[in-house]
Amino acid sequence: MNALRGSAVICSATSPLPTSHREVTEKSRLRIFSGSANVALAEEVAAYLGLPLGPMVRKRFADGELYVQIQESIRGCDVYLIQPVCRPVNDHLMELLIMVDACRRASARQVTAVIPYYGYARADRKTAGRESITAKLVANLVVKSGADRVLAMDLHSAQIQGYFDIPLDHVFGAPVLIDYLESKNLSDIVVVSPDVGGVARARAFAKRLNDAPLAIIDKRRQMHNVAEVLNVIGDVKGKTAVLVDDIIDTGGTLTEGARMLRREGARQVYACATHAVFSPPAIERLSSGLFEEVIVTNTIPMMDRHHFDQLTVLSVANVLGETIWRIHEDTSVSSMFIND
Ligand SMILES: Nc1ncnc2c1ncn2[C@@H]1O[C@H](COP(=O)(O)O)[C@@H](O)[C@H]1O
Ligand SMILES: O=P(O)(O)OC[C@H]1O[C@H](OP(=O)(O)OP(=O)(O)O)[C@H](O)[C@@H]1O
Ligand SMILES: [Mg+2]
Ligand SMILES: [Mg+2]
Repeated sequence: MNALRGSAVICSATSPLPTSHREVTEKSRLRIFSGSANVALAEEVAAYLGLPLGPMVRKRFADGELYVQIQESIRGCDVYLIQPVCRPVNDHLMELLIMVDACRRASARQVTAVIPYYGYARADRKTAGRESITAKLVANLVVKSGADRVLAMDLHSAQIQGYFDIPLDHVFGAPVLIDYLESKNLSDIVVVSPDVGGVARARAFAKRLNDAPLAIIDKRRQMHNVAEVLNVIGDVKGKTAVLVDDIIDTGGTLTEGARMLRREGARQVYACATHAVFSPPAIERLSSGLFEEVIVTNTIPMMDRHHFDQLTVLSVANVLGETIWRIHEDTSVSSMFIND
């Protein structure tokens, strides 16, 4: 494992495929293409599989519309399109839909939308009258564009899987985060869910982290993007608290949570999350000294200005690469996460 602190990249949960597998891969017409959202991650995934990224032209017309052309024959191929729906969210979503449509029309045998970060996931239900369930709308768009399957990582809520009437494989960043935490040999850990939606995730995390105890924060939102922490359920006094979340957006949930954990006597606070959205003022909040370390993955590309001393970025490329291989080979994906 080689994770860099205060910098980008990385660590692996599984080892590269043996050469014999790579040879089979080439024969069986597995193709990987990247959208523009996270080319570095797609390159790592392709390297894990021992394949180059497929050639593709993507440009913008004078009027702002997008143009995509796959630049090799993919007739009869199993095509994987890697595109997290991160900022600029609408552009990246549209680009994904256009890529899927292009592959479908180029007679690919199977098109899989690999969506490491699923944008609009937090609009997963109506929380007030006359709202859209945009996470469902996005699923409709992906299906309608012609995707045969979806590979997603750490969806904000489990029900999003059911928004797709095509097969969806749901994988997790937790093994990568846990491998890294274990290498630190932390003692007296309590795993903390920062809100009610994170409880199942944190419980699974705690189980894999030597059956660590669990605490839960009671978070409310009176307004969009404003997190208010009311209470901690569970004992955190004198312990190393590990907050586990899916998304860090403005950082309000984790910083308010960490403040409460400190007030309740936690000795130190670590934060772990899969998706580093990092909207302002996340960086100021996360680097303010509340956290011993903030550990995220590279589902979303990290901008240089987003680095700070306590930040560690781990790679999920091997998890995605291994999952793609298993989907392609029709072998079990769930067995990769058997302890969750
Ligand atoms: N992208 C979003 N950023 C911030 N808040 C969002 C986003 N999409 C939907 N929301 C709102 O978040 C809450 C979710 O309710 P919870 O009970 O906290 O899960 C809701 O008000 C959405 O409109
Ligand atoms: O960094 P922030 O701007 O605070 O946003 C990130 C938080 O928002 C989401 O939770 P949500 O409010 O949807 O609650 P839930 O997990 O209970 O659904 C997400 O799961 C994070 O906890
Ligand atoms: Mg939510
Ligand atoms: Mg949450």
